[in-house]
Amino acid sequence: MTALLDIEGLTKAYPGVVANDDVSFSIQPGEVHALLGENGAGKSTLVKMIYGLVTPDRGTMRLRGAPYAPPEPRAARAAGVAMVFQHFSLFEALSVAENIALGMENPPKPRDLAARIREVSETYGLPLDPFRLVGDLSAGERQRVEIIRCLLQDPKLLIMDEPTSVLTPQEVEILFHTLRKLAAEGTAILYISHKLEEIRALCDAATILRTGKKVSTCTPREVTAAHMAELMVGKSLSVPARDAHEPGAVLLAVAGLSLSSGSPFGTSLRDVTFEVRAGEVLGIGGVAGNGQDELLAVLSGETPVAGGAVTLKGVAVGTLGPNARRERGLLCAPEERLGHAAAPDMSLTENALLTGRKRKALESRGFVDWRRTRDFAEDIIARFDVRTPGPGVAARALSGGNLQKFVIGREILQDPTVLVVNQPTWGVDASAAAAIRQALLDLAQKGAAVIVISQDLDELLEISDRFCALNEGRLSPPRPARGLSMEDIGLMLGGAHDMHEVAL
Ligand SMILES: Nc1ncnc2c1ncn2[C@@H]1O[C@H](COP(=O)(O)OP(=O)(O)OP(=O)(O)O)[C@@H](O)[C@H]1O
Repeated sequence: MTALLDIEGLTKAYPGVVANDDVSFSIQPGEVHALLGENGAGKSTLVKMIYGLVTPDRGTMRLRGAPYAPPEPRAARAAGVAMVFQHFSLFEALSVAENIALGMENPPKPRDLAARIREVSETYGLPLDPFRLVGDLSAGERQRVEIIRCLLQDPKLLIMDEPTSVLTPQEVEILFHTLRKLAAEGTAILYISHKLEEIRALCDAATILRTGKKVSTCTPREVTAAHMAELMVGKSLSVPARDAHEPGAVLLAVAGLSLSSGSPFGTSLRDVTFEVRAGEVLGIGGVAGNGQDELLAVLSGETPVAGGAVTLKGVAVGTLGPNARRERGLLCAPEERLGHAAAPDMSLTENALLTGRKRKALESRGFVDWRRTRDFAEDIIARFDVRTPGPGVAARALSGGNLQKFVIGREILQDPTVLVVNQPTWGVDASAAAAIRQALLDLAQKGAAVIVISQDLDELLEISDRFCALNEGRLSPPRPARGLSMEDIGLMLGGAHDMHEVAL
C-alpha cells in the first residue's frame, strides 16, 4: 500500500538549535499516528513543515506518492492536509457559521453553509449550532468549530496539536469517537499529545522524537505509558512526593467576593469565599470559562476589588495593583503564557525582570542591574530545565512547554508567600510536569500557601491538600482532597458546563 505521507530526512535548524534532524517516517491512510516527545523535541516544527508554515532546510515529503512541498498552508489545504491548532483563531463576536465562512476560499451562501455545518456536525457526532456566537461557546465547543472547519475541506490528513488539553473527560470521549470514525473512513490523523494514556486508547502507531531526532517508533496499545515516557526522555519518571504536615496560619483569605464580569463573554464571580494556610496546596478544579480567569485577575490585582475582599496575612490588599501585591509576597502565574505571563518579543532576561524586579532586587538607584537580571534568568533556566540556547532568546522562540517551565520557575524562585498558578502544566511533557508539581509541593513544604487552578483533575488530586470547584462563578466549599472520589468531584463540578452529551 502506498503511504499517505512519506517523510524523508526532514531537517530544520534555528539559531543555536536543530529543531528537526533528519526525521523520516510514514503515515498510512486511516491511521491515527501519535507524535511524541518532550517539550522542545521538535513536534510543532515537524507539523508546521507538513502544513506549509515552515520550509525545511533539507529533506523531502511525498503525499499519496507525489512530491509534496507546500509553500504555504493554503497549498497544504488544497492537497488535503488540515490542521487544528492548540490556540484557536476565532472571532468571539461572530457566529460559528460566520467564523467558518471567513476561512473559506469560496464560501457558499449562509443558509447552505449552515446546512453543511449541521450535516458534518451530525455525521461526526460533534454537536454545534451554526448560529451561536463563538463568544458564548466553551473551549470544547470552540474546538469543534475548528474541527468542522477542517472537515468541510474533506481532508486526507488531519493534524491535531494537543487537542485534549482544553477538554473535559466527556468532551475527550466525544472527540475520540469523531476521530475514530474519521480514521475508519480512511482519513489519517497525526496527533500530538503529552497524555500518554489517551494515546494508548486512541493511536495505532507512534513516532517518538528526542532533541529533534526520531529515536523510536512503537504501537501504543502494546506498550505501557511509562515505557513511552522513558523512550521520550531516555530515563525513568519520578512521581511527586511530599511529607505529611499540619497547615499553619491563614496566609490568604477571600471573603464574599462578588464581581460582575466586564466582558460580555466573561463569567461573574458570585460570593466566592475561601482561605489558604501556610504549607497548604488548595486545588481549584472546574471547566475553563467558569470564572478561573476572573478569579486569577482578582488575586493578582489586575482587577482591583474592595479592600477587605482579599486579605494577605490579615492585611486588606483588594485595592492594591499587581506590583504592590508582588512586593508583599502574593505572586501569580496566569494561564496564557505568550502575551500575559510573558512578553513574546522580549528576551528571557527581560521577561525575568518584568515580574522579578522588586523581589529579586534587580534595580539599583533607578537603573536595571542587567547582570543580576541575566543571572536570575540563567538560574531559572538551570533549575527548571528550560531547554533554550540561553537567556538572550526571545520568549516566543521557546517551545510551549519550555516557556511554561520558565514562567512557573520565575515565580517560584521569588520565594512567594502565596503563589497562585493557573494550569501550571498545560502543554508540559510528563517528566517536566512531574518536576513542576514537585516544585509546587516543595514550595508549600517550605511554608508558602499555593493555589493551583487546573482542569486536570488527576493533577489536582495528586498535589492538593484541599479541593474545591468553580462552577459558573461560584466556588464550592473546599474539602480534603484525600479520599475524594471522581464521583464526589463530579458532584462538586456539578452542572458547571452545558455539556451537550451525545449518544456514543
Ligand atoms: N521560531 C523559532 N525560532 C527559534 N527557535 C525555535 C523556533 N521555533 C522553535 N524553535 C526551537 O526549536 C526546538 C523545537 O521546538 P518545537 O516547538 O518544535 O518543540 P515541541 O516538541 O513542539 O515542544 P512543546 O511540546 O513544548 O510544544 C526548540 O528548541 C525551540 O526552542
